Amino acid sequence: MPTEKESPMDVAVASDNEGAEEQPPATFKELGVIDPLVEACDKLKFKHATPIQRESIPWALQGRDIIGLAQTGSGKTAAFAIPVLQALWEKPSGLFACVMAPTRELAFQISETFEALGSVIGVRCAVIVGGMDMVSQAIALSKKPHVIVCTPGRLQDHLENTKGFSLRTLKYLVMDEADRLLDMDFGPKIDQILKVIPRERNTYLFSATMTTKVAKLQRASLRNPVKVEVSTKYQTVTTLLQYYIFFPFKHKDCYLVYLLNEMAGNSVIVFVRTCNDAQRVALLLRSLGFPAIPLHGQLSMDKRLGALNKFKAGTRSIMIATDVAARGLDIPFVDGVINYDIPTHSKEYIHRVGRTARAGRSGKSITLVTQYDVELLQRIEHVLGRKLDGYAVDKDAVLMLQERVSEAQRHATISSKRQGRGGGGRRRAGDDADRDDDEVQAGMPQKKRSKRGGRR
Ligand SMILES: Nc1ncnc2c1ncn2[C@@H]1O[C@H](COP(=O)(O)OP(=O)(O)OP(=O)(O)O)[C@@H](O)[C@H]1O
Repeated sequence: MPTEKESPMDVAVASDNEGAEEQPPATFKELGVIDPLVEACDKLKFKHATPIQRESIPWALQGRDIIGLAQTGSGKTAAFAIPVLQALWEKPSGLFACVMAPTRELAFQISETFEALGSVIGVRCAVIVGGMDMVSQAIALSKKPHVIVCTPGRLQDHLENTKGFSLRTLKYLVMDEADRLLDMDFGPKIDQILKVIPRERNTYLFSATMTTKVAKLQRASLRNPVKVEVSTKYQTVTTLLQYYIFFPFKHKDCYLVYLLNEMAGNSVIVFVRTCNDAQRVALLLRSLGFPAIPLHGQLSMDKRLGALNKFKAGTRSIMIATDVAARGLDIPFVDGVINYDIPTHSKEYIHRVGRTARAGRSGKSITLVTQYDVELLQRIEHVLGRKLDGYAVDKDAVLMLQERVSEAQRHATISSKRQGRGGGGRRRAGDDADRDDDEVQAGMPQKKRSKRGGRR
């Protein structure tokens, strides 16, 4: 919560993060949710509201703007979807709500939640994201959806180029992963979009990590907002076990293979820093017989969705992803997260490890730390407010993998080069860059990386 000094904005605090978790469970009906939506919650097996839902829904139903902060996997999507749908039910009108998300995959997922909760009231949703056909999106927009779920770049594109499309009737604006949307990359686009949205509207900002920078919050033009916090700024869930392993950089691939052998049969997301790393590590693992699939921003949208679906369906149990998959994705059965490359922003650590241990389930995260990453680990521990535990490793067993892994590295390098020549590494075009964390997270200057002796 911003101190008064930090925040000249009028932000009321609705809950203290310690008490909120301990209160007795509430039903959706008790929170003032209308019967058709209570029924929809029942169908989804939501018996009680989660703490963020319990704390924020009553305020939202009173018509207040909300800044909602709660851990990953704690039900924030329904916390903003339910009040929007209730308002739509009570006073239906044309294009009613716009939900923005930083990645395309997340936009699809949010739309699915709106449809699942809102089918009983006949909600119509359209997903407007980059990397997909503009014309079919324009047709979807012409069919007058109630809710559009979008990434900012593509929304702006339609505002400028799609005849007859405007946000003039909008009553609700939601920013999911709001701190990310309000940051430097997206900020200017958001500013442009906000210029053409009525000021008479409700605005909800939700995330597991929230900026306290007033200038950024002001970007969202909130009116008399209530800040609902059920976690501190950088809190992870208690069902998540977090470890690190420290070893020399040259053994990185061996450690990854060792861990994946240990976790055989589990669903694991391995986070890497760049698109190239995702390709290379996936190839390396595939040549060692692991069912690995890459997900990153240089794949076509079809391939991105295809990779995600294969992982969700369990036909590939290991997903090698850049930070394009760090935020919001809700895949309930993910058993573990491995940070092959330690995240350069501590905030992103919180989101990455939050892909496991969701909705009360347990999960494990392991962060690989080499001699070059110690400072980043310390920063993460500082924001978490605690030290991570060391993960017990049989070092001899790791080193025994050396020969096979070296062979697989050679295969991966050759295949990578072939794919490169075949045009596999498609370049992003204009609006395709809705989420460019691959580059943002690449953070480390090229020069520094080559000093490290080059890993390929
Ligand atoms: N009241 C509820 N009871 C049981 N399960 C719920 C409830 N509300 C939401 N869930 C489930 O919890 C899971 C996580 O929800 P959601 O994806 O909204 O989390 P989140 O807080 O937005 O996480 P992140 O910060 O990672 O985006 C989903 O599978 C959702 O269906």
